[in-house]
Amino acid sequence: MKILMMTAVEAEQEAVIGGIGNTLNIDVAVAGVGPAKAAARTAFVLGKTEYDLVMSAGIAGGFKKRAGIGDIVISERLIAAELGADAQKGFIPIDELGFGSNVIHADHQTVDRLSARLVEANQVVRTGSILTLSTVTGSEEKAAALMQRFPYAQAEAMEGFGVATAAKEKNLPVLEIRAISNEIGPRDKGKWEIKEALAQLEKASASIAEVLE
Ligand SMILES: O=C(O)c1cccc(C(=O)CC[C@H]2O[C@@H](n3cnc4c(=O)[nH]cnc43)[C@H](O)[C@@H]2O)c1
Repeated sequence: MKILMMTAVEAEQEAVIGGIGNTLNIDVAVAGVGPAKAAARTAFVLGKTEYDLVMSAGIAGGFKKRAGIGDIVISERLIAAELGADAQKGFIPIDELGFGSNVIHADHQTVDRLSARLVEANQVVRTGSILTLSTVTGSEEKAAALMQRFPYAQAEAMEGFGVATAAKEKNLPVLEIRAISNEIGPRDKGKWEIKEALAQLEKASASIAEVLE
């Protein structure tokens, strides 16, 4: 099985490569930050090499009381939280507008196998939805609104739905895996535990190599 793992930045790529080691069947590429870069870069890589599974990997914000710093979140659903229309009655997702879907389902077998392995390796694992946004949430109000709209969302990041959109163009199964670096809410980058999140991402990547090799 040949796997493509897409990260947003080099520090995430290094963590993933540090975990997987010399694994010939896993390529790790940097996409850049945000869903547009992620989709474009993933499509470019998929145009050059054949893969069987595509993953979006990196750090993420965790929703309060759903995913804490250092936890690993594995997507059951990758959701474009901002794709739709704002209206007086509230947000209308693109599904209801009739222009496609803002949800891409992850490969469930891989989600189950991977989360079982991470639990065995003593990592705290949450499964559920991972939201993709172009803007990092920066207030209690916006965090609460997202939690209400998405009761099964554990985390938010900025690339998953973009990576998944490119993979789906080729009918490839997808998955998103994130290590939580910060709580979603009022912006305070000084509180982001990036080192801890990258260490957990590296540890999780070792399990990815074991499960998917
Ligand atoms: O400054 C560093 O050393 C550093 C090392 C690794 C990664 C970063 C990033 O800033 C990565 C940005 C990346 O992280 C995701 N992310 C993390 N927390 C959130 C959040 O609360 N809301 C949305 N996205 C988040 C996101 O996918 C970014 O691409 C810095």
